[in-house]
Amino acid sequence: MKIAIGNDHAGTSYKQKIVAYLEAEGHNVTNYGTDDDGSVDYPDFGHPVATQVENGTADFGIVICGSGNGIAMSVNKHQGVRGALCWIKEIAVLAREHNNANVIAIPARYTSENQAVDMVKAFLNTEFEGGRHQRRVDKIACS
Ligand SMILES: O=C(CO)[C@H](O)[C@H](O)[C@H](O)COP(=O)(O)O
Repeated sequence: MKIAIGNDHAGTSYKQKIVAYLEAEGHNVTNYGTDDDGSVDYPDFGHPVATQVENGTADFGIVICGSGNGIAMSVNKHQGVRGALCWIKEIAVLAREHNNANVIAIPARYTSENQAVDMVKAFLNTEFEGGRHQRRVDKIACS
């Protein structure tokens, strides 16, 4: 799959671990995140990921900041992007099954690197259930 990933300074090491996992699995990963720990602004790294998902260049996006909230808010400004803040694997699974999320937002300061990789793995390997959930997902869009 084609995957876009972005992070601020809180998520650099998490991004590196996730990218290593994804590349080992054969995914095509494009990195839009910062690559060091110098302080940056999360919207600058979330919007490029969301743009790739919005225009179909990426199948899924992964965004990482300290709490996950700021970068989730940023990606959710984009049409057709459904970014889900996930802190445990079960939430990541539900984000796909029920919400057809196409971006996972990870809170680096409140989960471990291993748990983050597990969430990404679950997210990418879970299908949307459709049915009653499709009706609800259709109602998310405002226009
Ligand atoms: O803004 C955030 C959450 O909404 C992110 O967690 C940022 O990573 C965080 O705000 C960065 O904080 P810092 O004190 O500037 O490192």
